[in-house]
Amino acid sequence: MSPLNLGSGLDRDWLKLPHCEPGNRIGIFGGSFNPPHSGHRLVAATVLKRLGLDQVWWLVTPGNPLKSHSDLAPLEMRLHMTSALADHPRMKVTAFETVLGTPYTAKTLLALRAMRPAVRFVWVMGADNLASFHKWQDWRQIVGSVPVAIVDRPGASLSVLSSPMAKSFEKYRLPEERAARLPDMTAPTWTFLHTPLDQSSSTDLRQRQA
Ligand SMILES: Nc1ncnc2c1ncn2[C@@H]1O[C@H](COP(=O)(O)OP(=O)(O)OP(=O)(O)O)[C@@H](O)[C@H]1O
Ligand SMILES: O=C(O)c1ccc[n+]([C@@H]2O[C@H](COP(=O)([O-])O)[C@@H](O)[C@H]2O)c1
Repeated sequence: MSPLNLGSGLDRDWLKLPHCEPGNRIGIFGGSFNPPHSGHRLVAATVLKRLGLDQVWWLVTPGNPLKSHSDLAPLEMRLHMTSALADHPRMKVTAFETVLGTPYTAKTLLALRAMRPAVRFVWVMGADNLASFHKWQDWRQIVGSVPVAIVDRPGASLSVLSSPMAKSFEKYRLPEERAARLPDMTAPTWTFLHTPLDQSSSTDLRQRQA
């Protein structure tokens, strides 16, 4: 992947960090969004409300380093579709990882914290990613850098008990009843949010479109 392969039609706003104020509590919701769907919207709405966030940033990845990119829609197309779904005053869509030149979350969070040291960032992901989180680059560093919020997903509920991340960081788990405190806490800390489950998946949608 060429890190600066920005595409000629990319809206400049997507390449910037969204506006935020010192002290803001911001959820970083990374994803392929290929295409985005109601499950993503559920995750974003859940963390916005239950963590008491000021904003959720939908971080559209240039390409998940652990997934094949053979059926990955162009970044610009994913940004347009994601923006349509994330149509909410406190949800922003960004592709700034493309400008950073990395698809790796550990590097992204390091850069974000350096750029906005007075902002309280929280990493947000679905439970399927908790199950495979130990395969991510520098995954322990991620947990050590910002609080992590995990939203339940069909087929992945047991990851909260069985995943290497959950086991390694068991003593740092915050009960979900206290999730509103998560953004103000010092990492490592994480919580698992049970929600009504949404069966949607981008793979299913792509298969139906094919
Ligand atoms: N239905 C869902 N419920 C809860 N979390 C979800 C759901 N779908 C996706 N997520 C989470 O949203 C983030 C972005 O997911 P992604 O864009 O990979 O969608 P996906 O449906 O998992 O895609 P694919 O089927 O292509 O792997 C991930 O953290 C993922 O765990
Ligand atoms: O940093 C890594 O090694 C890493 C490995 C897998 C996934 N991620 C990130 O996790 C987020 C969710 O990815 P996805 O494909 O499940 O939507 C997205 O921001 C990816 O860049 C990051």
